[in-house]
Amino acid sequence: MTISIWRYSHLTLAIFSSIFILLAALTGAVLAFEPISNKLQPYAVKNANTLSLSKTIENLKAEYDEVISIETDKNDFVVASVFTNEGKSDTFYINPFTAKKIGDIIEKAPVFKFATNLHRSLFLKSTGRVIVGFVSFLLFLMGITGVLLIIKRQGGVKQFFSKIIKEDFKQYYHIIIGRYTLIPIVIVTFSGVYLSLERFSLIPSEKRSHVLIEEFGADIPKTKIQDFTLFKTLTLNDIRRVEFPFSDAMEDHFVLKLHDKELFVNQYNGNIVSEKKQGLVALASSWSMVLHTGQGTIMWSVVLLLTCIAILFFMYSGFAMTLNRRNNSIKIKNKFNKDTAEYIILVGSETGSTFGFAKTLYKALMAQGKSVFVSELNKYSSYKKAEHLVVFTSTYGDGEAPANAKNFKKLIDHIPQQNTLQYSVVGFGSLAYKGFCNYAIVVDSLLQLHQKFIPNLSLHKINNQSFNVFSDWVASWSKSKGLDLKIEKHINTANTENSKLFRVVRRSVINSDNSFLLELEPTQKLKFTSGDLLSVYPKNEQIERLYSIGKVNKNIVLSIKKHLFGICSNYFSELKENDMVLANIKPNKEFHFPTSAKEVVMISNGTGIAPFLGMINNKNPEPVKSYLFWGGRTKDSYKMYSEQIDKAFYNKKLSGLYISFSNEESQKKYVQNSIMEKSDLISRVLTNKGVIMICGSIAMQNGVLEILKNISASKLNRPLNLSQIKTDCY
Ligand SMILES: Cc1cc2nc3c(=O)[nH]c(=O)nc-3n(C[C@H](O)[C@H](O)[C@H](O)COP(=O)(O)O)c2cc1C
Repeated sequence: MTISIWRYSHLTLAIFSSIFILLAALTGAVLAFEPISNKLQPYAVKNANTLSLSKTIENLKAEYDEVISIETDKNDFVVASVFTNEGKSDTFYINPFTAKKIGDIIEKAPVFKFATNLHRSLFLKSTGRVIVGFVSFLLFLMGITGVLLIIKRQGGVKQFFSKIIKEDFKQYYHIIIGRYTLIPIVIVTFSGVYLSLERFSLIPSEKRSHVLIEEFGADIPKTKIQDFTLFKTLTLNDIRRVEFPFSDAMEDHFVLKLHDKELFVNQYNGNIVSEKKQGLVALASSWSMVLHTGQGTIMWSVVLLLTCIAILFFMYSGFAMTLNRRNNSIKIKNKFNKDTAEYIILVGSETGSTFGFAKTLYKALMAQGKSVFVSELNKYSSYKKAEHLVVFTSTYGDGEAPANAKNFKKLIDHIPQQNTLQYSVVGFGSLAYKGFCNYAIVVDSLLQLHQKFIPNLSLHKINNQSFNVFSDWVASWSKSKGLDLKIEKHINTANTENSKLFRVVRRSVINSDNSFLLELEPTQKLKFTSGDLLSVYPKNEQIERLYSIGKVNKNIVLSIKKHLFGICSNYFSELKENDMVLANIKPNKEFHFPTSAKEVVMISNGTGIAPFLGMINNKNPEPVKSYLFWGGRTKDSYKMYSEQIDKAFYNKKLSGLYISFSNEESQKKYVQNSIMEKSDLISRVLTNKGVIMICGSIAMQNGVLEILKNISASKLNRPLNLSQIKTDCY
C-alpha cells in the first residue's frame, strides 16, 4: 500500500472529526485536572489501606449509632455512611483509625460539571453521546493510520524511532510527539469508545450470578462482627465497598464488593454465603473508566492532560502541513500540455517542497517565452514535442522514492518515447540520511539506460533545500541551454519588517582573493552565537542572502567574497566604518559549537572560516580540544584571519591548525589533502565521539565527506557516523 493511502485516510478522518475532536480535547484537558485536584485533597490517611476491616468496623461501631456502608474510593479516601448518635444520617470521609469525620464528600465543581457534559454528550443528550463515541472511534483510527504513516515515511518498523531531521517545525514535532503519545491516544480513544458502547448497552452483558457456598442455617449463635475471621483477614486495600445488613433477619447479609468479586456474608457467623466473580466485561468497564478519566492517579491524569494538548497540537500542525503541501504542489497551472510543451519538468515529492523549486524554474522559463509542462514522476508519459526533460526529486524512507514517484521505474520501461530528450536530474535530500539523494541517483541511472534520453548536466544534489545551491544549478543549466534565466526565490521571501540595525565597526581591505572581513555591532541587545546566520536583503531585492556568523567580542564577524555581479557582496564591500546595515539574525542550532563533545574538528575553505573565527575564541563550558583545518588559495588569503587564530592559540583555545594553499608555488594542496595527512587525528576524534564541523563550498564538503568516509571505513572498520558531522555549506 502506498503512503498516500494512509495520508488521505488520516486527513479525511481528521477533517471530518476536527470540530468534535477540538471540543473533546479541550474539555478533556480541563477534566484531567479533576482527578488531580481530588487526589490532592487531604483525606488520604497514611497506612489506612493496611487496617483490617474488623478493626475499622469496631472503631465505627464505637463512634456511631449505626453503620450503613464503608467504601474506599478511587482516591483511596475512606467514606462512611452512618447514623450519628443524634440520629442523623450522614456520609463523609473518615480516618479509619479513629472513625472520626475528616471532611465532607467532595462536590463536583461547576467547571468540571460543564466540561463533563460537553465532553460526554455536547449537551445533546443521546445524540451527542453517539457523535462523541463515533468521533472517539475516528480518533482511534487516526492514531493507527498515523503510526502506519510514520512507519512508511521512516522506511520500516525498525526505523520508527530513528533520527528525524528537523527541517520543518510542524512536521518534526508532529512525528516526534506522535511517537510518544500514540499509545495514550489509542488507550484514551479505545476506552472512550468502550464507555459509549456500554452506555448504549451494546456490550454483551455477562450472566454471572451468585454461587451458593453455605446455606443460611437457623438458630446460629451470634459471633461479634469484629471477630469474623474473614473481616480480620481483609484490609481496606481489598475492599471497594461494604454494605451492612438492613435488618437482623437471617436472610439479610453483609455485601462485600472486592476488586475481583462480590461476597454475601452471614451477619451472624461471618461465613461466606455466596460469591459472584467479576467477569471480563465488568473488569473492562472499570479499567475503561480509570484509563479514560484518570480517576485516582495523578500520574495518569497528567498523561491524559498531555495527550489532550498533543491532540490539539496535531490538529494545528497536521492542517498546517496539509496547507503547505497544497500551496506548494497545486498551484502550477500548466498553460501547455504534455504534447505541446518543449520543456518537461517532472517532480518527485513527498511533502511538496520540491514543487516549490519546480515552480520557480517553470516561471523563469515561461518568462522567457518557453513552453513548459510540469507534472509528477508517477504521471510520466510520452511527450510529442518535448526536447528537454528536467527531473527534480526528493528521497524518502531509507533512500526510497517519494510518494508520487514510486511508479516511475515501471512507467519508463513501458511507455515508448518518440523524441530524443536532453535530461538533467536534480536531487533534493539531506546529508543527515544514509542514502543522500538516493532516489535521484536511481532516476538518473534509469534515464542513462534509456535510449531516448541524453544527459545534459550531471546529477546535481541539493542538501536541505539550499536555495543558493539550486540557483547555481539553474545558472549552469540555463547556460547549457543558451538561456538567461532569472529565478525568484519561492521560500523566505523578503521579511524586512523585523530587521535590526547593525553598525559597521570595521571592514578589512579586500585581499587578492577578493575577500574581506566585516565586523558589525548590533545596535540593540540580541541573542546569537557563532554558526547562526545573518540574513540580508539587498536594496530592491526579494532574495535573501545568508552569511555564517562568527561571534567575536559580542560583535558579528562575516567573511565575504566579493563577486563581480554579486549585489550583496558589492554592497558590503563598499561599507565604511559607522555605516548602518539592516539585517536579521537567524538561529542555526544545527551548526552551533557542540556542548558535550571533548574534541571538535573544524574544516573550512575560503570564507567558510567565519563561524570558526568566533568558535575558536568562545568561552566553552567544558575543556574541549579544537582543531582547525582551512584551505585557501595563497598565503595572502590567510593574512586577514591570522589575528583571530593567533589569539586562539595564545589563549590555548586551539590545539591544532592545518592550513593548505592551493595556489602557492611552494605548496599546492587542498584542505582534503591535509585531512588525509591527519587521518589518525580524524579517526581518534570519531572514536572519541567527537564532532566534525564543515563550513564552506559544497564541492569542498563533498570532497571532505568522501575522505571522512574512507578514513572511517579503513581505520575504524565502520561507516561514517553522520550524526558526528555538522555542515553549513553553500
Ligand atoms: C522521514 C524522512 C526521510 C528522509 N529520507 C531521506 C533519505 O533517505 N535521503 C535523503 O537524501 N533525504 C532524505 N530525506 C530528506 C528529504 O528528501 C528532503 O527534505 C527533501 O527536500 C524533501 O522534499 P519534499 O518535501 O518535496 O518531499 C528524508 C526526509 C524525511 C522527513
